[in-house]
Amino acid sequence: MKHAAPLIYLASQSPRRRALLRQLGIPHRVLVPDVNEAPLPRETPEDHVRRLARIKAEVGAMRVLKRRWPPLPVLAADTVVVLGRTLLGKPVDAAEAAAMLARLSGRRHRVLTAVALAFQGKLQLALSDTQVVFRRLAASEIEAYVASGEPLDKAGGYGIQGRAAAFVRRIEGSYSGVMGLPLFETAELLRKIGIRIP
Ligand SMILES: Cc1cn([C@H]2C[C@H](O)[C@@H](COP(=O)(O)OP(=O)(O)OP(=O)(O)O)O2)c(=O)[nH]c1=O
Repeated sequence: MKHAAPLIYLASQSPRRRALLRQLGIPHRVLVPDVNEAPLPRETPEDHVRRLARIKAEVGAMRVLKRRWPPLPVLAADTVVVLGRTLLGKPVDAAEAAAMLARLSGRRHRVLTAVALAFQGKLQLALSDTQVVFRRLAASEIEAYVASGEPLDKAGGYGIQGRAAAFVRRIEGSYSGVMGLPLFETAELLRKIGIRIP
């Protein structure tokens, strides 16, 4: 059906999350939450993504309530790249993107994505944890990739769904989780509140 009534809200500005939710065929409406994404001191990467996914879903649910929109469930997510003990979020500029890619070159990192679903005053959370191995990248490759503009709005400065696919030797875990919305975990959360993949 082309204009099916929305079943949920997706609280996200990320075009990747919208595309991934479309892949599941769940009709949805988008809300854009405005949330401060700075890590707290001594917060683990797992706690960090869980906290942000939760806040995005809760801020979305508050908005729905305030505006008296139909009270549908609100889905949100947060993604970070973890290299050793360092969290890599979205680079602020091209120089930071290049520095991130130089650190990822020839190494293994993790991509953590937490998904949160707020409905009827309750919140459910799931965590996706994926290992990604990059081949070694030449400085000229990093430069060309950064010049493509692709790294700028993405955690760790790369998009596995884009040209950076050519850097990825191996992944173990969830491809959709690396892209920003782990679809297995998302479907499980939705199923628990009675929404099934059509
Ligand atoms: C590692 C990786 C991240 N990303 C993206 C997904 C997310 O959009 C972004 C991580 O930033 P987030 O802060 O998780 O999300 P966002 O600010 O883009 O969107 P919102 O908070 O409104 O939902 O990185 C990819 O698209 N591909 C990848 O391979």
